[in-house]
Amino acid sequence: MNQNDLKRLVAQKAIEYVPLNAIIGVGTGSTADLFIDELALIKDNIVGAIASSERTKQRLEGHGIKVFDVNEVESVPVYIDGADEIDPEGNMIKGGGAAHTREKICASIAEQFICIADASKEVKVLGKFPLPVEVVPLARQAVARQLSDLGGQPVWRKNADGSPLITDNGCHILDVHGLNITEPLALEIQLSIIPGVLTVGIFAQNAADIALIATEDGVKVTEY
Ligand SMILES: O=C[C@H](O)[C@H](O)[C@H](O)COP(=O)(O)O
Repeated sequence: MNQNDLKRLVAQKAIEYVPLNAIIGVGTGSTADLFIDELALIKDNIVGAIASSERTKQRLEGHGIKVFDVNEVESVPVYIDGADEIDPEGNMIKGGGAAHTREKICASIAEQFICIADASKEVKVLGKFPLPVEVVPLARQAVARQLSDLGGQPVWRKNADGSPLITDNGCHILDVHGLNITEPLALEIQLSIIPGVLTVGIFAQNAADIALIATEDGVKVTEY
């Protein structure tokens, strides 16, 4: 199986975790896209969804799935999303698709975070994947200096044409290389209070409750 087959396998498995007649939270990325396509097949079983990005909103609506504004929803039973890295405790790095701010908001109102990923995303220690940090544009350099002082190498994320990537929230992304994240929650808190940081891509406070990991031998289920 190639990586895309594995992503599809885990997207199909995730359907088992979708409760009847509920509004569910839906993540962003290539794995989440495949999950949305599977969700479309059972869309009459749910009331609708909250979306973690404009991309996800468009894909859900394209399938005729009702999308609710997060302000209209007090909580959701499940939030189902991919990850860039996941460690043995269910802590994750997210934001490779620049969507981690809205993803963290959706996760924060979810009773359960269900992470769907292929086995390439499993790591012992987070940090090989550069940590995405969404910043207010005005504060980009000030935040970058603080990240460098902490031992990271921040790189301003650009589009293919060299223009700055602008997130759904009108902000910029710094991808921080060279971090060895042995204490994810402590670092998430430390970085989150830097003035100008909108959201750090460490998901420790909102870690996964369940991970569905696609392997050549099937989907491995881990509950944390
Ligand atoms: O901002 C994007 C998200 O955090 C994604 O969930 C993450 O990048 C994983 O995406 P993919 O399923 O495409 O590997």
